[in-house]
Amino acid sequence: MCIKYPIPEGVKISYGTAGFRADASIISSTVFRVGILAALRSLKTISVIGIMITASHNQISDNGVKIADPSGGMLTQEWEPFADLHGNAPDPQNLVNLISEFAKKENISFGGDYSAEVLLGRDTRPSGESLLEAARQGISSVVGAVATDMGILTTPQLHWMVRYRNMGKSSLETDYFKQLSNSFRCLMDYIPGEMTASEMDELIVDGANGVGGAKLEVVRNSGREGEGVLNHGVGADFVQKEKIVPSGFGQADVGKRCASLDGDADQFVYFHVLPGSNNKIELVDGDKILSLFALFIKQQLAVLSKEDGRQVHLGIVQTAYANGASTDYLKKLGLEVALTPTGVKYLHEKAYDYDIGIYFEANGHGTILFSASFLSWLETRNKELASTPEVELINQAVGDALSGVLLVEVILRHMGWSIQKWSELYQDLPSRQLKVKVMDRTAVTTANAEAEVVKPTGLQEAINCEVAKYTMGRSFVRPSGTEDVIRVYAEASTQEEADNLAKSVAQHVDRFLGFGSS
Ligand SMILES: CC(=O)N[C@H]1[C@@H](OP(=O)(O)O)O[C@H](CO)[C@@H](O)[C@@H]1O
Ligand SMILES: [Mg+2]
Repeated sequence: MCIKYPIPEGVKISYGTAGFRADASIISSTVFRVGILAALRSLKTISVIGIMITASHNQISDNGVKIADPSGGMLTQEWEPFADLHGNAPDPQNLVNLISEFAKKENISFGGDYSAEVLLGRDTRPSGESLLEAARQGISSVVGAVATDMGILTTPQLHWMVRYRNMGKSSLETDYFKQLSNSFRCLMDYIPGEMTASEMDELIVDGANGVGGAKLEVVRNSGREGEGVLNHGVGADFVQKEKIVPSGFGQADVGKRCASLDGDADQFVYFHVLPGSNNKIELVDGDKILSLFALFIKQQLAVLSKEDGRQVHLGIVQTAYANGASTDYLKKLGLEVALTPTGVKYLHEKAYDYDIGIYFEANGHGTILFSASFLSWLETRNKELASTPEVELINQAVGDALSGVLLVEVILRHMGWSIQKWSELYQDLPSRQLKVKVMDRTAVTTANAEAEVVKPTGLQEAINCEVAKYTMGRSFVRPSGTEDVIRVYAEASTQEEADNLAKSVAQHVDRFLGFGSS
């Protein structure tokens, strides 16, 4: 095996919240190694595997790489420790030894009847093309392995293609769009009442100057010539964290229904612009998208179970970043709410526990999963009633901004709701997020779905003392899995209180772990 792309001196990267991510200039050796790893995964599972080259909502100079497993979901967590070891092997000999030991342990044989196959996708980052080449070289260094370049794609499209290929279905990009648009049209047609074009108020989409923008025809911040920089003052993560209009939006849009995608279109939020000169928006975040989906599905299930009597287990999955008001709202609806650590890989896994699992992070990553037994029951039932065309609007592989926006549009139309009415489902508690640079973020460990600090000793007590000073106060800290920072979250009954709480907790983090702490 020929090992190209040596690891740069002193670089250590880990398979974090969503794969490896770092400045694009230091990541090619990692991407090459992920190519090898994906080919091994393909041999192990005798299935097609995916590699996506993206750094999502991060700045344009970053890039990253993640693996899609045969189901279209994230790489199994069981392989993450190996991904870490393999990604950081100091020299070629060490890497070859690691691979052969791992292959032996996992019973992977080379040169057998099945040849590994890996689908490759990348977002619009300028570093994407050369990194894709690094991945391709990594794949080709495994005997017989085949790499297929699927081109510039959104992250969910690549995951969807892997899933559909492994189901033996046609999985070209045109198939993806056909499925989405046919399902959307079909669901819209179910809604009683006619609407003329002028009655249909328009949706305005912010494409974050990324790949989502490139896939839509009518979009602002499309990333085309002269439209601005990827994720710079635009996109879902910016809108959710800053709560101000993205670039290209302003007072002319007051009150209109707007949606922001992120740089690789696996995350989305809605908003409407408030009147006034300060560019403030009313944010409709992932928690409210989740609440809309949950409410709609609960209503549909009530109709079904009245007719049929089948009890369907509906579960909601959130993280500690979920606004407290959303969790209260969902619980008051009588829904079961589970919390997991940050990262779609954890939420997605938990959502499998239910007949219907709806999961969302507050920043807009999420989807709805339907269990096989629920779908087959539904199919039998539909056949009894009337033949219904196959409707698959929701991407089952991973959260998908394009399919998510279409589902929101269907439900709002079904409910007859404006974005304002949707936004009033409940009132968000004011919150604030801060980042603190520390010497070693791995010094922080957490428990209880990241809501409590275990180490360093004493930090949780300090946070508790701050929280106790506020009504409705809540705060937690955790190491980011995508940036070299500790994240601080706080909420309280007023914005000023949430800001103060976050600030004082950030000061404790700095005192315990910052550069002046030793
Ligand atoms: C607070 C926050 O927004 N965290 C994000 C961010 O993870 P961190 O581990 O917090 O850096 O990136 C992840 C991947 O895109 C996303 O899943 C997650 O929600
Ligand atoms: Mg993303």
